[in-house]
Amino acid sequence: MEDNILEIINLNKNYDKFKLSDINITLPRGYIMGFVGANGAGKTTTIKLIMNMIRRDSGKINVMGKDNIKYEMHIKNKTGYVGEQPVFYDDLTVRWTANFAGKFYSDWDGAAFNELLTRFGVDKTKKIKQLSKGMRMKTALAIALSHRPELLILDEPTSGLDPVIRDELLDILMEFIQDERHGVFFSSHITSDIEKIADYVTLIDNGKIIFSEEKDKILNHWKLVKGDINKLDDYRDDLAGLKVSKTGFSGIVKDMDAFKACHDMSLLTIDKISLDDVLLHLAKKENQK
Ligand SMILES: Nc1ncnc2c1ncn2[C@@H]1O[C@H](COP(=O)(O)OP(=O)(O)OP(=O)(O)O)[C@@H](O)[C@H]1O
Repeated sequence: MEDNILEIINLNKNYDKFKLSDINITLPRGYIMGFVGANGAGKTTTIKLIMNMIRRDSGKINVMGKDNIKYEMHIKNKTGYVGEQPVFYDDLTVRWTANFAGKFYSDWDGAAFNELLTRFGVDKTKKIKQLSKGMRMKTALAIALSHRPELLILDEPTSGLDPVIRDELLDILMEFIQDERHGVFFSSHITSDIEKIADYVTLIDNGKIIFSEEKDKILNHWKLVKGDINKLDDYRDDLAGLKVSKTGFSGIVKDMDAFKACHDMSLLTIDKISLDDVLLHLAKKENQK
């Protein structure tokens, strides 16, 4: 079995006013990747390309080691996908929806679906329109999980949900990943969700990948340094990300040993970094070029 459950290689897609440029992402089996970026950064476009819902201009996407266009049916059978707004028929029941969805998958497990619904507290006799947003998301996730996928691709699965339901969904993803052959790729704006469950974090900004790294490497090795604005020019070139105010600046240092070797540290303070710090500083640095 191939090691990488998802591999995106030099992927490009052009719209009139937006360009997804040279996207490269690798997710090994057994891990969860959080995909972050501002509104309009290109997350949904990337996910739709993986699911072959839109055509790429160039590049390659391998899912479970296979080309996502050539092996589309095989891949869809083994991938649980939940889009930004799960598409359901409002007037039909949860049970009908699941029966309908089940017809598309060779490995559909009706008993597993019923179990998941019970666990999630979703009443399958209810019509879709009678479900809250959280219940709809749970239904979509139950359907996605009930055809025994190896990979879950989720577009903002926790957005707009209350903290309790968000936490439940995150637990389900953690359980899913206990099987080392599985993988999860999910987009999100909620950095605390990513800090909680992701093994890898990929940041996209304006159609380009800014970084794709192990989360622990970022949180344990990258640092936030702060100093006086008058001294910024001494450090600017060696900061991976930057935020300035009238009096001071803060910046990201990826390799502190190398940074210390060529800078006077007595004028700086060094802090631990959070994922929010990383996102804010990297977006700022792009804006200030
Ligand atoms: N079919 C389309 N035709 C033209 N432009 C499009 C099309 N679909 C998306 N875009 C543009 O591509 C850009 C990226 O959109 P995308 O939905 O991928 O962003 P996103 O990162 O998912 O944002 P959000 O967090 O708001 O969901 C946007 O500028 C959007 O307007």
